[in-house]
This record gives sequence, structure tokens and C-alpha cells, in this order.
Amino acid sequence: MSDCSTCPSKGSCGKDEATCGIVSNPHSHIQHVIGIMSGKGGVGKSSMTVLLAKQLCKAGYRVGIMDADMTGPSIPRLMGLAHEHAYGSNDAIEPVVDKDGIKVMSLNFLLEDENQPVVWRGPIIANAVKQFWSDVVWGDLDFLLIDMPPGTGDVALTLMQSLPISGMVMVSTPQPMVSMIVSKAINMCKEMKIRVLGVIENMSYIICPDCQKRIDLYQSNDMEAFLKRNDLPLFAELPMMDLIANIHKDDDYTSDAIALLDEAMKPAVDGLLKAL
Ligand SMILES: Nc1ncnc2c1ncn2[C@@H]1O[C@H](COP(=O)(O)OP(=O)(O)OP(=O)(O)O)[C@@H](O)[C@H]1O
Repeated sequence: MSDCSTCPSKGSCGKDEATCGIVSNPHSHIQHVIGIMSGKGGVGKSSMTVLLAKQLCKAGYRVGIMDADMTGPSIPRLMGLAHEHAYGSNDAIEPVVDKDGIKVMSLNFLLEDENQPVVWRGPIIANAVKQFWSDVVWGDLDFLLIDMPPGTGDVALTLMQSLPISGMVMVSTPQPMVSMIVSKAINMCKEMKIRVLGVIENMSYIICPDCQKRIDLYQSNDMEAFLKRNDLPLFAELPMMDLIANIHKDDDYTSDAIALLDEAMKPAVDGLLKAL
């Protein structure tokens, strides 16, 4: 049964207790449920989910990731957990836990082979994603980050209607077409009465390997106007870097590369904590 007193969205939610369909797992106590959304595919939403989780974990928070991108689940690979499986009984599933203690649930952990496609109709996918909330034993978490499916379709709608999302972080890239599509996702959140907390601009620039100078990839960027139009803060700008593309092998990188990424991600974590 839904229970507003234990809900992470208590105080910021537009649903009413009588009609709310959120059924919490009695073994999960989650303080903040944060969705990571983009509207457009391929902009780095899953990568940003993983980077945020790693940074929050480094800062001492207890973190989980729900991979709700059911037809294109990439979190296991990005977390270096591609060969793991999740196990459980009839009504409880244990998440996979990574080397740093980040708890992860993805449909790929339930498939025999990660290359197996999920050819399911929308309502079945929607039910499966709801089970990631109700049946997974998340335990005590400060943050559950949800890697939302790309776009503003059926599964995104189900998640917004059925899960107590405290706020959404939008991921964009510096192209006008992307910000137009991300605007649709922002407007969807508004309609669903879910607070958009801020924006991470990914693939904003590259760093010259010789002089370490920042090189912006596009001459004109309408991000400032986009943020103003939507009254949103820019949490961080992330460079294109090999380490992000290979985040599952972050142990192989130099401390300089790790420090550079930490520095780029720090404002994103600070922005998120401030917005809550
Ligand atoms: N800043 C970056 N630097 C280098 N590569 C990146 C960066 N951000 C993302 N990538 C790479 O771009 C590809 C797409 O990233 P990712 O899967 O995170 O995007 P997505 O928005 O979640 O995609 P989808 O819509 O398919 O879920 C991946 O191969 C990822 O490694």
C-alpha cells in the first residue's frame, strides 16, 4: 500500500494518497529518488547517471542505480558489471553490488545473455520497471538514481506516475536540436508535477592534450538562452574524454585523468545537493 509518511517525495509531490499507486518495498528506505533524463537518445544520460553515482559514493553517500532504459540497458557495462546476474525469490530481487558498494538493478542482470533483445509490449515493460521499485531490495539508500528511458514515451510516463521521484536531472549536449528535444522532456516533467533540478551539458568541449586548453566543439551554443527560458541552473559542463567512454575501466586511468573528471563532475554533485 502507498504510504506518504515514508515516501521520498513527501512534501514535493502532486499525487494524493488515496489514488497513489506507489507500493514501496518494506526493506527499502530511500531518501532521494532522482531521475536522469534527456528526451533524446545517445547524449550520455547513462554515462552521467554512472558518473553521478560514483561521485556521490565517493562523497560518502549510499547510492543505487535503477536502469530503467529497459530496451537498451547500458548500466551494467558502464559499471563494469556486464557478466553479473541478479538473484531472488518470488517477490524479492537482490540488486548487484559493485566494488564500491553501489547497488545496481538492470533487466540485463535477469537475462541469460546480455545480447538477448527485450521484445516486449509497452505494458509488460512498464510492469517490469515498476517491479524494480516494488520487488528489488534496495535497503537503506541516500540516493537512488534512475537512468530513464530515452524520450517521453510510455515507460517514462509510467515511471513518473508510479515512482516517488524527488527531482529530475536533464542531460543535454550543445546542439540546438538537442535542447529543443530536451525542452519536451522538461515540459513533460512539468505536466507530471516533477521538479527539474538542473541540467548537465555533456560533450561540451575537448581538452587539448598538448596545452590542456579547453576547445569548445560548437561555435554557437544556445545553452544560456535555453536555461533562462526554462529557469534552470546549469549543474556542470562535461568534456568529451576517453575516461568517460571507458568509465567501466576507470582503475586503468592515471590519477591526473581521474582528477580532471572529478573536477568537472564536482559542480554537478554540488548543484544536485543544493537543489534538493
Ligand atoms: N563525455 C563523453 N566523452 C566520451 N564519450 C562519451 C561521453 N558521454 C557519453 N559518451 C559515450 O557516448 C555513448 C552514448 O552514451 P550513453 O549510453 O551514456 O548515452 P545515453 O543518452 O544514455 O544513450 P541511450 O539513449 O541509448 O540510453 C557511449 O558510448 C558513451 O560511452
